[in-house]
Amino acid sequence: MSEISELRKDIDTIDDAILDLLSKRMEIVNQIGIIKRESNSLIYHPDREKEIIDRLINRNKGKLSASAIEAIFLEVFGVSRNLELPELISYLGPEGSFTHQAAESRFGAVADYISLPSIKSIFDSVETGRAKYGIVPIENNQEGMVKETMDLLYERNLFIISEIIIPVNFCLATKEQSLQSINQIFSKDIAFNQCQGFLNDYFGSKSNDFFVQVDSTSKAAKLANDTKSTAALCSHIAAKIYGLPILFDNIQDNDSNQTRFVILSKVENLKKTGKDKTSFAVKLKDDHKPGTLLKLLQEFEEEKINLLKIESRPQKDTNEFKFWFFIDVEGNKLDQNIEHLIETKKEEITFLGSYMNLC
Ligand SMILES: C=C(O[C@@H]1C=C(C(=O)O)C=C[C@H]1O)C(=O)O
Repeated sequence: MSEISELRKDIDTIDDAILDLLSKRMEIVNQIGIIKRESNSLIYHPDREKEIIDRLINRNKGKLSASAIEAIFLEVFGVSRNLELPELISYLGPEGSFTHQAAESRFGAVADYISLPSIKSIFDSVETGRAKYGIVPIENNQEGMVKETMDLLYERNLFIISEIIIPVNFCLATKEQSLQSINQIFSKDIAFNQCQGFLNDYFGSKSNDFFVQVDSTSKAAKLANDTKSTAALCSHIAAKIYGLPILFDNIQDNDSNQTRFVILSKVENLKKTGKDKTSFAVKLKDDHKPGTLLKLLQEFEEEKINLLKIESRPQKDTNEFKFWFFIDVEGNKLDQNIEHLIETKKEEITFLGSYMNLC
């Protein structure tokens, strides 16, 4: 028998052991699922999943990288959750969008997903119970906060239970073998803007009709797949979905471009992790008096609550020019000082969620 066949026999034995252990794991997951269903409690526990991944990465002495461990176990968790109770996850589409990439990076490839066309439709799907969780973008570190998400968090009754941060990386994907055979590039306006340097270097001499604007980078990938002699500036996941080979990767001008997404749920999911963040919507009561905001912020100081973010948004339910504030602070609602602040200021402060701070 050749050396490879010998080695493959070893792999088969290991795979058998992995499968047996995974089956044992699923037996236990199944028992946890029964308890959760009986007590009507949440299936998804991002804090617990993060704890397992961190522990395994610390324990690891072998050849697997931290990201490989994370990817493998996120799929295991996805399968586990499906066994406990299949739950639908809605994300801002279309398929292949960065929100889809964020969703898969957290819930794995096996989860049940539904792609919806607007941020509002994601809020609707979770509110009506059609989806258990919804994933929407909330902030880009170059462009700032996503206003529609902030406004809907203020208007609706949903909680943020977790955040996901992913780098915004674009690639040039095409079925063509060389740049010379590309006659058109499809993409979305922001992708064209964020890859200016690359486009100038490689396609600086092309006329405007060489660059074709479409609604989304995944539509661009689909078009590039369907049309000869074209390419798409798109996300990795869009290229993957449409089976388009990546000719150039990471072609965005700014490598620190990251987008933050939040997972929305109808019920809050409180668990202290030691590195938490709490989001509030604040509508000041005595906003006609000077110093009202200052007084509120002094309360934060007195409670020793560290402010991470404050952004104002217009109050849309009035014809006056009034504002409410989106505030992130360090800590968890289970912390005494935050709980106390929410309780004493309940007429002004709406709790939007406590979750692990990944920023
Ligand atoms: C099994 C559980 O349910 C889910 C699946 C997990 C897993 O596969 O380890 C971990 C956390 C939960 O998202 C659990 O809560 O422990």
